[in-house]
Amino acid sequence: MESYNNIGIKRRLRRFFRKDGRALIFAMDHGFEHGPTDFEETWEHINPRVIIRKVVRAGIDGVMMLPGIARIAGDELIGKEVGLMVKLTSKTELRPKEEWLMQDQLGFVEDAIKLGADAVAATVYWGSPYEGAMMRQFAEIASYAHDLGYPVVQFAYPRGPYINEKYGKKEDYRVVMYGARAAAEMGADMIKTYWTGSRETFAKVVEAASGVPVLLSGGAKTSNPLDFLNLVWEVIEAGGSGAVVGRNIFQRKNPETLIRALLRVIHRNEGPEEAAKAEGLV
Ligand SMILES: O=P(O)(O)OC[C@H]1O[C@](O)(COP(=O)(O)O)[C@@H](O)[C@@H]1O
Repeated sequence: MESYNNIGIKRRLRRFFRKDGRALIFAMDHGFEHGPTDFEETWEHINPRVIIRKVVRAGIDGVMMLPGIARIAGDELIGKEVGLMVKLTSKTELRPKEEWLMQDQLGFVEDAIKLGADAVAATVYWGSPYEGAMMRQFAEIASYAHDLGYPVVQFAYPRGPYINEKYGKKEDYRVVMYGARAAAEMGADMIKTYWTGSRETFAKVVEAASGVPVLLSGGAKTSNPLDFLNLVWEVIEAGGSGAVVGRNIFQRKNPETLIRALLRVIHRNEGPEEAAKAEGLV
């Protein structure tokens, strides 16, 4: 027989992933991680209720936020089939730049549970001089959450001086693959990481994660929404399990059409152009 906590982890993961094993998750930790200026062009979305209502209406599979926003607006998810992921680490861009390579813990697994979370998340900057501290933080969060039947998501983001020196950029597939593998080796149940620039290389990242679902970290808003649909389509074709998307959603005034098109690409295997046409994006 399986242990109680394994069943809990599986049930909760299914609140994000549909039967096809894929998910589109909305990320909204930017007010903390980048600062409120990220919302300046679509300022109405600084109010979490406004943007959460939009993404839920469009059919998003999950939402990721920090504990305080879950407290302010998490009730928007009550009665909806939308997974809630509470992220427990972050950093502000107000701290000295040398310390941007560290994420600190800002909440606890218990807080996430009280908020009704279906999963908890934490970042590890692989290759950072603070890598060890973030590994320890992740291990503590994961061990406790797993004991209680909660899945743990790792934002496996390689970045640091040696990476730049040896590989030139953090998106080099060997580096991204290394981070994804390290996340899998740490017991992550879901991995969020960067695009490596091609389907072939991203497929290697997925393989290195050995069955732990790998989701794209959205990145900066593309001026043409079709470019973003194309990117997510490449991720799916590479065997990726979906995407965790922030700016490409909340920095658009009417993100619902793009979300619906993304859901077509992710869950219905539609090509980007077909999906865009169906939703009136082009
Ligand atoms: O789709 P986006 O806007 O990149 O958001 C995805 C995630 O990446 C982050 O923006 C962090 O990424 P960066 O540090 O590369 O900006 C998070 O704040 C967010 O959860």
